[in-house]
Amino acid sequence: MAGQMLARWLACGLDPARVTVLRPSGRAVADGVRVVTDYPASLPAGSTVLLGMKPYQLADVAASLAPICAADTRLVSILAGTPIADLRRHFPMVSDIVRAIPNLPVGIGGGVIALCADQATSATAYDAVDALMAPLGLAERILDEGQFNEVTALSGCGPAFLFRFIDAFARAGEAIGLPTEQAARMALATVCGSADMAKQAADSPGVLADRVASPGGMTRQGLNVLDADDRLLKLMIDTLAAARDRGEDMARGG
Ligand SMILES: NC(=O)C1=CN([C@@H]2O[C@H](COP(=O)(O)OP(=O)(O)OC[C@H]3O[C@@H](n4cnc5c(N)ncnc54)[C@H](OP(=O)(O)O)[C@@H]3O)[C@@H](O)[C@H]2O)C=CC1
Ligand SMILES: O=C(O)[C@@H]1CCC=N1
Repeated sequence: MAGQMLARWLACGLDPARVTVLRPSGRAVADGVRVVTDYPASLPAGSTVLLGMKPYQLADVAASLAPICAADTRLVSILAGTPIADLRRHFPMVSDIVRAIPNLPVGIGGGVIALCADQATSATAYDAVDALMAPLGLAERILDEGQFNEVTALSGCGPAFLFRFIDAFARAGEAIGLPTEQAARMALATVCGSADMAKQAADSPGVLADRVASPGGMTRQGLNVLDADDRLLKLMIDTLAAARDRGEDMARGG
């Protein structure tokens, strides 16, 4: 995930010489970006540190990273299900901490990034992190950190749910008789065109759906299947609730 963010920042003009990536594999990241496998003795003044490892690694990483952080270090965490209070416990010397949940399309500038900061973080630092996210897509400040697992379920996990939908849509086309490759191509193009149209339209997607349906026609018959007993809606609620609940387990150390 962090690699996608970095790829977009570099594509938008970030000087690679200003970036250091610490990753255990030491694998190269991009031309001009320094990759290290161990912590430096100190961080440059005013460094922004992006935490991009797995949430369960927080304590291990903090044990090595916290001692080299200073009061002017800015911390951005993309760790799902990891509250700001936990970050503060592991990094007591850092005052500016922003919790962020990006999603994978940030790599092409079409992402969504949910942001949250507590009262200890300065408005200047929060604004700077918000500005840093601008080239990645839509940055949304979440006022109540208690909703962070909900936004993670929606936008952080969302690309997976939509990719699954596109795949199922294509396979359904195949199941009713279309050639596999053609169904995949047409399903993807239909999703892209519909998303673009929804983005530009004055009407909501719910209204647009009804507009496709000619009275007594084919679309209505299909919508009746999706709408029966709120089938699709219930499926989406169950999907987001399961993802949210996992975030809550992770926040409890699960
Ligand atoms: N995937 C997604 O769509 C999203 C993920 N996130 C969050 O992003 C984080 C990473 O997830 P994801 O990118 O999917 O996972 P990956 O496994 O792809 O990436 C994990 C990264 O952490 C690095 N790493 C492993 N151990 C350490 C360590 N001890 N110190 C420093 N770096 C380490 C790995 O380096 P190496 O490659 O060298 O092993 C790797 O680059 C998670 O906290 C997740 O919650 C948040 C929003 C969306
Ligand atoms: O699956 C996960 O836990 C992370 C959070 C959002 C997307 N991937």
